[in-house]
Amino acid sequence: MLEITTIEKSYGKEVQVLKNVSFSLAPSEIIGLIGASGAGKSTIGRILANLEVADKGSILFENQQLIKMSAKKRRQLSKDIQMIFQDPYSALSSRMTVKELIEEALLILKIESSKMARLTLIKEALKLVSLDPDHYLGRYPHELSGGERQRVGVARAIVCNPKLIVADEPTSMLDTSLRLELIALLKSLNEKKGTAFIFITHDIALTQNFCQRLLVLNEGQIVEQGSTEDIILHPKHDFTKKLLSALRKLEAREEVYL
Ligand SMILES: Nc1ncnc2c1ncn2[C@@H]1O[C@H](COP(=O)(O)OP(=O)(O)OP(=O)(O)O)[C@@H](O)[C@H]1O
Repeated sequence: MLEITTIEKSYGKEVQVLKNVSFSLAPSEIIGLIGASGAGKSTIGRILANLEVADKGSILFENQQLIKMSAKKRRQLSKDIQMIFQDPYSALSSRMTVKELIEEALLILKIESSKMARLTLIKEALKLVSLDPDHYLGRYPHELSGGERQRVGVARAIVCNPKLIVADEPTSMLDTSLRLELIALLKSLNEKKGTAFIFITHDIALTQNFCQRLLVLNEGQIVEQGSTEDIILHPKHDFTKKLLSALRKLEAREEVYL
């Protein structure tokens, strides 16, 4: 489905954020992207979601070259690659209702011209994330809990029926039970609709639960990739060993606070 070859990305002349990043993703596959803060994980996600442009390299999505594609054609493809963000509080405009927020995605991507047909899609998306449309369509984000907001963010992403979702630490601001709920929801999307996922996370347990393969990013380069089990149980690269040990310490500390 996706074949990324030696992409590079710099901000300004001095900051090279991605150096030679290559990886691929099969249809319906779920991969995890882990790495230290600032390693360039979100930048990869943002490039795939058409929020940034890579400077060099090749991104083949279903055999279409995304780099150097015309802006119009690239926008049309955006419905196939959607992103879910970390912060359910800032990701949704406070002045729009749940219906308007989800409808906006359909309008931007010109997915359905009939108002009634759009409403049907919006209701279906809300049902898929277990929010009753009758209760939630007219609500504003400040009238929702963090978990409900994150579900609306997911509904907004899935209403376009994407083939790939880049989930950028979508659980990091949720408490443990909401985390598990969101993961169950994303898993069911993968099973029911075959949606592929790139999961950016610091959560090892979550990668073990959810991701088939892991990519380890350090300073803009993938230093190791393989099956989740292999990487977690038998990391080869020194950086992966250090990262996993740091993440485990972090998780242990979080458990103490819970
Ligand atoms: N628009 C921008 N302009 C300049 N530098 C940027 C911009 N966006 C990101 N960066 C820099 O690029 C680097 C990679 O950022 P990115 O958000 O991809 O990291 P990350 O691995 O997702 O980090 P985190 O885990 O903290 O979210 C960082 O050093 C960041 O400061």
